[in-house]
Amino acid sequence: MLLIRGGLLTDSERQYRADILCGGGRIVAVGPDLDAPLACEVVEAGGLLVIPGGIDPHTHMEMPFMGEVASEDFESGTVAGLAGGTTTILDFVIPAPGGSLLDAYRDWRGKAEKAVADYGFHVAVTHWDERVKEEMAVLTREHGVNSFKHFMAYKGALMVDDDVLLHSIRHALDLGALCNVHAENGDAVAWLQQELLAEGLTGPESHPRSRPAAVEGEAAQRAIAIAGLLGAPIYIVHVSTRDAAEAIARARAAGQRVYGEVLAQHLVIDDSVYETGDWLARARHVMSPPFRPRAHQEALWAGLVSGQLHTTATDHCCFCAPQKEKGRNDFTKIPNGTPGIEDRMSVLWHHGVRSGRLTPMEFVAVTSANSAKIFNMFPRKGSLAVGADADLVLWDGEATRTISAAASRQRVDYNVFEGMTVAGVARTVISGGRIAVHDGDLRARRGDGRYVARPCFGPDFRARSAQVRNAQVGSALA
Ligand SMILES: NC(=O)NCCC(=O)O
Ligand SMILES: [Zn+2]
Ligand SMILES: [Zn+2]
Repeated sequence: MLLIRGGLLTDSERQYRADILCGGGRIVAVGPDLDAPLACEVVEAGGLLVIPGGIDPHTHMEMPFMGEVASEDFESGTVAGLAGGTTTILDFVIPAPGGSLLDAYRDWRGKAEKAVADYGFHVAVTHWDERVKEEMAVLTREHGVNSFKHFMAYKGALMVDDDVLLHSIRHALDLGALCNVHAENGDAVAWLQQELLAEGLTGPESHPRSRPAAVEGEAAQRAIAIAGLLGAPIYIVHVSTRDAAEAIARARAAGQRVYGEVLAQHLVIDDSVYETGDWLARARHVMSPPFRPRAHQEALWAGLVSGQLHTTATDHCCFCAPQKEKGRNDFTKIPNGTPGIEDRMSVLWHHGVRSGRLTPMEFVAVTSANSAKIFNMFPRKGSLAVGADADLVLWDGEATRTISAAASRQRVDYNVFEGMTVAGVARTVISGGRIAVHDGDLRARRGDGRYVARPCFGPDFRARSAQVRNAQVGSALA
């Protein structure tokens, strides 16, 4: 057993002083002055915050993408996450073109066995046929998958058209599963890419020009319109523009269940990275959607503060210099992606809480609790309640560190936050009731992570069932 004594417990609702007792991987008691049972390990929190372990709902460990495989694997990636206070990730299963969702899911389960922290999966739908339909049902019924991903970009690879979106979102609704979309108009991107290349504009600075804000705004609105037509909730990953954030806010104001995710990188890095440094420095920032002019960042922060955007993630997708070099003569061949998992919590604390934008409770909401709720893991994850998984972070909001690739555990040769000094350090990280990291010392082991099965028909779907029932009763009475 493990007793955390003298912490300032901080969840998404409140802050209070209490002790937490963990046993069997769960929180078993919360209260003032708890007694330590015999042979119980005691951790003195010394007034530090005790928060639920972070949840990164968007990662790509060892993802095959654009002819490369992302350099971070499930072991190194979850170690890096733990070091920064993230105790659960949701990664993306990507089926082979035209291939089986179930085969891909089994493949990802195998790769993730070496994870050091907990993980679950969204499964991508990249085409539509009867087998996909049946396998979505099997994944939800038998394998604890309650979310499916759709790429509206990456034409000729992962992209789906509106027909696939309609079929998949409709079917997912029946299954009680939430659909995610990468919202960028892939046809427009491909067309703009060809225009730029034809003009001889082959460098990484052409990447953001091929994916202007309107390309994201259009796709977000289209995905929202399709989901609205079907009466389905929808989750938009990596919202990077005011255009998409406003589309989400408009739909929510009209009563639609739309959720928006923001990346730590997009919140604090702007598009000047494509104009400075050498080719490699610029290529290292090639990700989709790209970094944006600063005005968009303020819209993203405003979305988090107002509650119109809900989660923070990293889209952690690492490619080292030789991999980025594949696009030396053609920016469309630079593998897309940036790292971030180790630094998300600190970046959110520093630029969110320390800057006065977010309260500590809102910090917990956007770094863990909201993801847990949206993806139906709450209160097992994202909470400090008795019965919750004992995934906890002793968070030192005053301590500072300067981010650098050299001092990172991420398996990649750069860090997009390089040189940034941030307040907010994960002092002790507890995963499944055991100390996983203490003052930088890794104690968790390969394989300690567990698969998190997530049931379907979370709160969004229960609300909808009630609505449908009420409508039926209403029409019967009319
Ligand atoms: N985001 C990115 O550039 N790479 C990973 C794939 C995706 O999420 O779009
Ligand atoms: Zn994406
Ligand atoms: Zn992604």
